[in-house]
Amino acid sequence: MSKIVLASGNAGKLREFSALFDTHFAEQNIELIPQTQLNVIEAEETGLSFVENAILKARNACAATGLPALADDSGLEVDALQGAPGIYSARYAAADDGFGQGDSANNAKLLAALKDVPEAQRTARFQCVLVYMRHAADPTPQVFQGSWEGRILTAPEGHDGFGYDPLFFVPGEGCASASLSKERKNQLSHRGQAIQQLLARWHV
Ligand SMILES: O=c1nc[nH]c2c1ncn2[C@H]1C[C@H](O)[C@@H](COP(=O)(O)OP(=O)(O)OP(=O)(O)O)O1
Ligand SMILES: [Mg+2]
Repeated sequence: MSKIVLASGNAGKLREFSALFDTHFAEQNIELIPQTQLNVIEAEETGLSFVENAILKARNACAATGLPALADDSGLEVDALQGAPGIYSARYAAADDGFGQGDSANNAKLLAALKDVPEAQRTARFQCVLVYMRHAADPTPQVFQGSWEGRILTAPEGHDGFGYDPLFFVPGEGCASASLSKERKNQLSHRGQAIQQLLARWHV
């Protein structure tokens, strides 16, 4: 059994990864272990792009465990906010702006920022960059990307998913991404696209 560490502390991402990886990896005798189970201390996300941050996270997990690592850096780009919160999506709301921290604070801050923006101008997309590194000094990280177009709702909807899913309206489905099953979300989403590319092309 070979082991790969998943360099993420986000339980919502883990659920989506497991849904696509478990069968595929079982066939290849690969086990994907969340970094939290291996007591990896989270990397500081000091990069200025998704790919830089994904490399920092993967490298950090490789260095801490001696295992190959897979990292996901993702976020929401809102056109009316010139691409914000972007790479800062997880840290959008903060204690000092009165919203607090975490997913519901981020959602509240986003709704407030878009308060006067009409529906046609509420276009947005999720971005996901996945990076696979064989070891901490791997000079050729493998990179896979996906993006998913939608619109920001004016109130939260749905109870599945994580992060900004309750505010992300998926036009083709007529509902928020928080109303999709994880299987359906994986068929469409930025992360699902990147994972499917990885499964088709990567070399361990
Ligand atoms: O499918 C998604 N549905 C809803 N929201 C999402 C999604 N994908 C990313 N997002 C949001 C969540 C978080 O605000 C940010 C990711 O930040 P990001 O740093 O990559 O992840 P994280 O800090 O939660 O966990 P970790 O860095 O340990 O992987 O974008
Ligand atoms: Mg993060």
